[in-house]
Amino acid sequence: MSTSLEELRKRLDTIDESVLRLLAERQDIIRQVAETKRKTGVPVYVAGREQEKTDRFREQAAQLGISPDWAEDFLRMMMSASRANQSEATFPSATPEPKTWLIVGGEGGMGRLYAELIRKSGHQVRTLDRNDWLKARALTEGADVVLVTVPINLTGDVITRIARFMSPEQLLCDFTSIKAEYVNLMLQAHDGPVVGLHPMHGPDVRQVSRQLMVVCEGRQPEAAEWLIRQFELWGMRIKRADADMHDRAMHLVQGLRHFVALLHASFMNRLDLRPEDMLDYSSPIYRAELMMTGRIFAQDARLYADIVFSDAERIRMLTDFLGHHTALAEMVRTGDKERFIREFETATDFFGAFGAQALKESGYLINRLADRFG
Ligand SMILES: O=C(O)C(=O)C[C@]1(C(=O)O)C=C[C@@H](O)C=C1
Repeated sequence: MSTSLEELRKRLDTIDESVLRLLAERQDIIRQVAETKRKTGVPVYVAGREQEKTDRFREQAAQLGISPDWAEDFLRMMMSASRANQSEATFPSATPEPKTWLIVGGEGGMGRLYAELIRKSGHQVRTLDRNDWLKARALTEGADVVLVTVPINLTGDVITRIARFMSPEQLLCDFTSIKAEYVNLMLQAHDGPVVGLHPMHGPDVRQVSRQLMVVCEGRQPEAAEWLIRQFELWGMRIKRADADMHDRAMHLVQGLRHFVALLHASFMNRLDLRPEDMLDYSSPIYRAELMMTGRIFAQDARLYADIVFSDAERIRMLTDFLGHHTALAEMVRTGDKERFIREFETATDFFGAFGAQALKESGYLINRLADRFG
């Protein structure tokens, strides 16, 4: 007689519980790993080790008749969880003696997030927020590094104000998403070492490991090396970038993306097609797109306005985009299908091999979305 479904389900429950117990055992070992890393100064994220493990796991999975892609997802989730665990307690310090950081904008989301990371690495943190300017001189005195992380429309003023209290041995840096203009301003306002930083994530991340920190050289780069090492110890990936190139890319990443999200949402409103209704008819890829648009409207309008209007070059590019849009709209209005095909093929050539990569990565994204919320 064949085994009943009930019996099979019981066996599955037993296996799943064993998996959970093994995961708990893994988590215990990760706590010891974190402690060892803290003593020996090894970063939370070790790219080489993760790659090596992934390659081996995929091979082992294939030998056992398990899909290597699925096995890789599972392993990556475990490693992400262990990096999150390692980010809960303390971090190694990049310097033998603690450093004193002054975070200007310490009550904002990014200020709070980084203050916690800095404290967990054994350094001292002072914060200055909008009501503390009377104490600014005292707070700046003796700080090793001053980090400006305030909304972009205030960054220029704040840099000028705080730099007045700084002496030439102190390091000045900022987190603003426009780099060339503010690195130049910091160089003018301060005689000592300067570095422009842009963490490429928001304040809502669970951990900064594997997140990208863009670093734009200002003055005396050797004075900022310990700081960059500290980011690496938190597990961050570092991208040393030219400020102009960073800004040009950012006009698309921030300016254009936020603007297109507004176009999309306000057009839906005009058509009276609400997101809830659209979800009933969404393909997985449209659902992903609607989520990317929708997440922006769960946040502060003024913050986005400041980002979109933060820079004259960005505004010029958005205006050019609208001109480009009109030219392509004309092609649709006149029914010029041949031109559409030519434009499409030109874009295909321009994207080159990235097209295949995008298909694979977006496929991954929508499958995970469907698994979880689908
Ligand atoms: O091997 C380490 O260094 C670990 O911290 C463990 C581990 C893992 O979970 O296997 C986690 C994070 C690292 O990026 C690599 C691997």
